[in-house]
Amino acid sequence: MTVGVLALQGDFREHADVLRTLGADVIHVRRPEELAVVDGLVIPGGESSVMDKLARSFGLAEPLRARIRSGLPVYGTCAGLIMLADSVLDAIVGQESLGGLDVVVRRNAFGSQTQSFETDLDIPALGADPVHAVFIRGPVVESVGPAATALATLADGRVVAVEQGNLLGTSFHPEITGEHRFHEYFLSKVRARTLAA
Ligand SMILES: NC(=O)CC[C@H](N)C(=O)O
Repeated sequence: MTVGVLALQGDFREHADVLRTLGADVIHVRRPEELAVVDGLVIPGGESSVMDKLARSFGLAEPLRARIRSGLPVYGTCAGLIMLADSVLDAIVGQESLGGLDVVVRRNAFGSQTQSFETDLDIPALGADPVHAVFIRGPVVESVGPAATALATLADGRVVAVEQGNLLGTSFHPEITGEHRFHEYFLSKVRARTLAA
């Protein structure tokens, strides 16, 4: 079982560290040949418009779409969630997502005054202990379509974590807080799919 971290831009090293701590074999994915051998993929935080441009110029965008469609387990944090969203509001001109998650996200939804904040979230799917969530110019999920499920909401009801089959997305960054439950949950999807194959 090999897990990839999309390593075009952003905090891919932090994700690779968490995944290795949890016992996974991790490779950095920058080329279609690398994507072809992974059993799961993490798309890190960073800057979604840059990641989009690099994915297209590295010839990765279409292979990524194809593998997402074929059921590859993928976990996206922040910019990674934006990449996985079917629809993106406040994108830059020409910015494309990969899609897969039946959601509409809004980039930089928390505004310039409060670009970063931390809060504790109740996420019953991950157990009773709250998840400490760090938001860094994060997106918000403005609407969740019928194929997707909200996993976590802020106190004001805004959705910040979603799941759809093998796809998982969070507006925040578990990879920098020592929170491993999202990565464990993602790895359990990878394991289940690998065993079923
Ligand atoms: N921390 C992040 O990943 C920020 C996301 C960034 N604002 C974007 O639009 O892609």
